[in-house]
Amino acid sequence: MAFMPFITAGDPDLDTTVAVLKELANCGVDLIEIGFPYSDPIADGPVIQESYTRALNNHFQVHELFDVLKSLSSDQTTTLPPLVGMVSYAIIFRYGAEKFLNEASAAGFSGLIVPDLPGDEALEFSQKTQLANLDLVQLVSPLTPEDRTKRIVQTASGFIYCISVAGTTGVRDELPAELTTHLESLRQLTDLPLAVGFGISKPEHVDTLRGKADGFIIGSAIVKQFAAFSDSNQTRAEVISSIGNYASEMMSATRG
Ligand SMILES: O=P(O)(O)OC[C@@H](O)[C@@H](O)c1c[nH]c2ccccc12
Repeated sequence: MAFMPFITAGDPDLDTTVAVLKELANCGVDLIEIGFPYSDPIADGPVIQESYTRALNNHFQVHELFDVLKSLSSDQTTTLPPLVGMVSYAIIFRYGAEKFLNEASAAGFSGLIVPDLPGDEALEFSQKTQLANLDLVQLVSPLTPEDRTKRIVQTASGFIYCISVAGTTGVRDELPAELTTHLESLRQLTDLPLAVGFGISKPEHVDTLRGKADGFIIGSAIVKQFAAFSDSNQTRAEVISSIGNYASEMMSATRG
């Protein structure tokens, strides 16, 4: 099963983002989701919202992220796993869609997740992402009706992001029992790999997904650690090594 950690770009600054990307790459994670901080987040719980605020307070700029990623991919000492951007359509639109897609691709992104992509724009947008050599990962929640799911999977590529529970991001004790049936019904509709996100933080969660999902995403359980660094409770090096330890633990969980 693939482990896909999520971090927020520029939380609390881009130097930290680069250091964390290197740490996660060294742990051998399968993919990294990079969130673009946004002032009006969609579906983000408090932990992710606060991380967006930290990044925005430090004047996060999209083009600066692209620049640091470009230099990181030409740095011979680190091989990054595939990067997927989690980015609001409003950011893409403001930047200029084609410019954004071309620069994201040149910066090393292999795909994008656009949680607020309007349904009627999805087809045209998926053609643009294809031209820029980017996958368009689509989100499906337990509340998405089947006819909509069928339309969504048609414009999806890379993998399907299966939201485990309706609501917002954030650590939860247990994954819902209905998740299994949800995954089984999605399997009937698509051949794309299924990755589950929302609420996952523990090896036991990964055990419940084994044999049912192809991957899982962890956001809040990682992102909350950046708060300790910003509150000066821990140094940057301490936070990065504790994220590394956590990521290694979750990597072992993928192997059962
Ligand atoms: O934080 P969690 O519960 O581990 O869930 C992952 C999630 O944070 C990440 O994938 C994400 C961040 N922002 C989003 C917006 C929509 C969908 C998903 C996301």
